[in-house]
Amino acid sequence: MKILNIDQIHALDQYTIQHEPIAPINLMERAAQAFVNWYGVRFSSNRPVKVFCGLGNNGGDGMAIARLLIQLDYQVEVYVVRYAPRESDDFAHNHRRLKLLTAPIYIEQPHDIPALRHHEIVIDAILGSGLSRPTEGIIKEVIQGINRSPATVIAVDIASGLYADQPNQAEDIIIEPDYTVTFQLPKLGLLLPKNERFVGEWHIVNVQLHQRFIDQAPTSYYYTMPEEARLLIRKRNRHANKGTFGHALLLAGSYGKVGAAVLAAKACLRSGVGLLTVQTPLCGYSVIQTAVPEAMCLPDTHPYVLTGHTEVDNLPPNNYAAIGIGPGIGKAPETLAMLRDILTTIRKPMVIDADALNLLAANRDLLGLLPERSILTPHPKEFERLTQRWQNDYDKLEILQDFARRFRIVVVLKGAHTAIATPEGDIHFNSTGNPGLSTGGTGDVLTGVLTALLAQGYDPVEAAVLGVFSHGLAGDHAADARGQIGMVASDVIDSLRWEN
Ligand SMILES: NC(=O)C1=CN([C@@H]2O[C@H](COP(=O)(O)OP(=O)(O)OC[C@H]3O[C@@H](n4cnc5c(N)ncnc54)[C@H](O)[C@@H]3O)[C@@H](O)[C@H]2O)[C@@H](O)CC1
Ligand SMILES: Nc1ncnc2c1ncn2[C@@H]1O[C@H](COP(=O)(O)OP(=O)(O)O)[C@@H](O)[C@H]1O
Ligand SMILES: [K+]
Repeated sequence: MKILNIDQIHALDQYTIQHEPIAPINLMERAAQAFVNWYGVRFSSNRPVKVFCGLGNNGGDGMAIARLLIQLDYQVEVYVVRYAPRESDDFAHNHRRLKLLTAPIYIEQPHDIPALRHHEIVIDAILGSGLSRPTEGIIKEVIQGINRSPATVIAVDIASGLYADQPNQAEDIIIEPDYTVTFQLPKLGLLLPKNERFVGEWHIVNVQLHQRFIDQAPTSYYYTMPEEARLLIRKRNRHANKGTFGHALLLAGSYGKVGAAVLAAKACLRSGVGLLTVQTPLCGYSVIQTAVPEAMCLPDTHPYVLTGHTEVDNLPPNNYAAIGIGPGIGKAPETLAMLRDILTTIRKPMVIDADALNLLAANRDLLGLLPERSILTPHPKEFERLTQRWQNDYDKLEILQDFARRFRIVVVLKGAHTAIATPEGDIHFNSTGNPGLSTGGTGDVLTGVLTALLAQGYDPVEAAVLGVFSHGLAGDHAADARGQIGMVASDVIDSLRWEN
């Protein structure tokens, strides 16, 4: 699904109005109805509702939502934050309609702000995507009052005071909602880690804005929806054999970190690879052979770290369908030499993770050797080592795009909404996963998953989008079974499923 910027979203509204065609006031009604449908299945009518409206179209939505809720017998009080003399036409229209049902209360001074109680619901319709400057004056006072209250807060479209597609300043006063119900398309601002407090749990509701405009709108940002990810999964032919699904090589483990190799190997096998060889230091040999009997093991001559040397007959590295390197390998000089060797030899996309990334960061000349369209999977700290410090999340996205473009690679920047940057400069945000994944070894699992997909011949961008989605989904299933606190990386492997 595309993520559009605010200018495009306003143009999309206008396009829908002209080409559906639909009167603006009816489009607002549709948005309000979509919000109320979402609300109705979650909150019972015995929880009093206080709707806070601004004077623009977000406030207009609030007025229409209040009217629809009153008609459904919810107990609703409506507050209008009178911060300016001007009102939008559609606000004014809905204001008139609402006054036929109830008398709104006007907030002009701080003492007009009502007390809010625990069981009440606040609907924040003060400012939406039209935000053009930091909140101040009475708006700021109202937002602070709402944020201090114990009530449940739901933001309409976006929290008042939060920019949808540009950075806020640290001192900005912004609604801190429990939920955001956004219209039609995700906004970039909803996905960024520093905005977490200003987003809460967020949901998209469909208001049927014009699909033709969305299809044609240029963007670099995408959000992976389940149906899009599922479409990428390839069906197996009836006469397939294990050769069809590729032979992968995982280079993983070092003394004390062979578990990382085990996790990556198991995840690789659970993601459909045809054959798997794990190259690990000698100390890992029996571990791999015992813990992952489905994999072959290529013991390195070195007892503790990977050097790339082995006394066992093996395939030349270029003959593997895909190579994944990094989990638990450490940063020994011999391992660096091996990495340099591999990068000079291999000419097909690889998966590069963990200490392999730290070795790249400390030896930047290696970046130029990366096979085109390789997948790098840094967490934010590893990414910072590879690049530079960023000022804010928007700056980080730019650095990410530049880095992926410059080295013609796919960069999977891991986190709550993992951002996958392509060599073409696009970014795909993931929609699955939960904080239960913040536990040792889940990154190793991802490396195994991605290596398996490359070995099966998936294009690296598709492999990254699908692999990250499925890994997050497995994390969600693991959390359902074990809870976010109790789940571990092995549960994620056990929960991997590939169904389209
Ligand atoms: N345009 C449409 O057809 C639709 C719009 N919708 C709603 O309309 C919203 C956008 O409406 P608007 O463009 O009217 O924008 P807002 O309702 O966000 O803001 C309106 C006004 O507030 C002013 N303003 C901006 N920042 C301010 C600040 N910090 N302090 C005081 N005033 C400030 C703006 O200059 C503008 O006049 C969306 O978020 C959504 O809720 C929905 O009804 C769906 C359809
Ligand atoms: N709060 C979160 N929400 C969703 N996914 C998360 C969250 N925290 C971590 N993850 C995911 O868990 C994985 C952690 O990887 P990483 O930091 O490399 O861990 P490790 O090195 O311990 O294996 C990544 O895929 C990341 O996206
Ligand atoms: K709002």
